Amino acid sequence: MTSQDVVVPEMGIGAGAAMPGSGGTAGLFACRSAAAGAMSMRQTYHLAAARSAPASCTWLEAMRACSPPRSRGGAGADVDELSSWMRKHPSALGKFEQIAGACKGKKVVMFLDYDGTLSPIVANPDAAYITDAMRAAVRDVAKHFPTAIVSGRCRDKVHNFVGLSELYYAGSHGMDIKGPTSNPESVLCQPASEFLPMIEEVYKVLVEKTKSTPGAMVENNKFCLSVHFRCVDEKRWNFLAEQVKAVIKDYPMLKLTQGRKVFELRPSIMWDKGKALEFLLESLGFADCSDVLPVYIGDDRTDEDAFKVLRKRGQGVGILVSKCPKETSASYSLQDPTEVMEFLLRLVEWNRKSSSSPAMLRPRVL
Ligand SMILES: O=P(O)(O)OC[C@H]1O[C@H](O[C@H]2O[C@H](CO)[C@@H](O)[C@H](O)[C@H]2O)[C@H](O)[C@@H](O)[C@@H]1O
Repeated sequence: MTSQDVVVPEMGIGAGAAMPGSGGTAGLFACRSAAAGAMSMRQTYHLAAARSAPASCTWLEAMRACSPPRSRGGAGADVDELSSWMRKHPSALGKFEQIAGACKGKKVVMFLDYDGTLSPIVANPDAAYITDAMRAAVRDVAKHFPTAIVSGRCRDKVHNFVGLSELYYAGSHGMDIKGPTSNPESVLCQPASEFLPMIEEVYKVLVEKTKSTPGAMVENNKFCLSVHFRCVDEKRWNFLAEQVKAVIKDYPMLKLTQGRKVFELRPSIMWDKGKALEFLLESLGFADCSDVLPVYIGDDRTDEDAFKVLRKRGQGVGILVSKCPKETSASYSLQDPTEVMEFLLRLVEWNRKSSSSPAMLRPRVL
């Protein structure tokens, strides 16, 4: 599996690269404390059932596991688990020189997830703002490398949040792709357009069904829907899950997955963030290019599809944003959006300095 074009930690890919949904043993893991640095053991997080679409008896467990608690004392936390995970998925900041070395002479293409990667997770999805500093960092990155935002959100919404017209945007988990607005001829890909009427219908049904659950919120992401339960009392989670499952039963063309305290309903087509990454590379003229290096940064289970594509291509750098050990196909890790910003700024700075490198090529706008 390892190839010279895949940037892997010195330790190699290792057993931690198991795919979500592949089963595995539940474990109690230590988490990194943002305040105290990479190897501090302050929090614990049960990984039990934090996989893809669970069997009905594990729905509740999966809902509990889908987003780690913010802070929990963990004096007895399993330090070995965290150390072992960190060896397999080391900090992209700690291993920056290694990553920069791999970028040297390559055409870097940057792919960035939005929620939990560029903006911190907050209770209200409509208030998940990006900071001005992060926006400036992304703007800088896009001056050096073609840059795409790949999000579960509706494309227009994530574009409004990020506010940069020079980027590529892949909304609805990659099912709605558009290039920089400066170019009216720019790429456009909407492989699920025939599902629009169905999504609209299901949106209305879900709003009606969930209105009796305080805190539940249905978000229309155009080609997919999100049912948020972050603000729902845990005692009502099972009921909400049953309601969502009852709705989706009538729509076999849709599939149900789970993100961070959110149910995600989307068309059952062979399209995901990984396909979006491949589509964008092809649109940029890098389909069979041996000297392209896609860098993908994301925090959620849907980002795993993109990490897997990088591994399959034997090309690229996958970086998972997480404070806790998680099953992932990413090679490196960063703790939170603050570290993501630091990484982006360092990459820009490195590219400025190595001005003679082909990585300096200006983004090709389609
Ligand atoms: O692919 P992403 O850009 O990561 O989008 C995935 C989902 O992100 C949003 O929900 C998450 O972030 C919210 C704001 O921080 C948070 O309140 C929620 O609990 C998280 O699940 C977005 O609202 C969803 O529609 C996306 O599917």
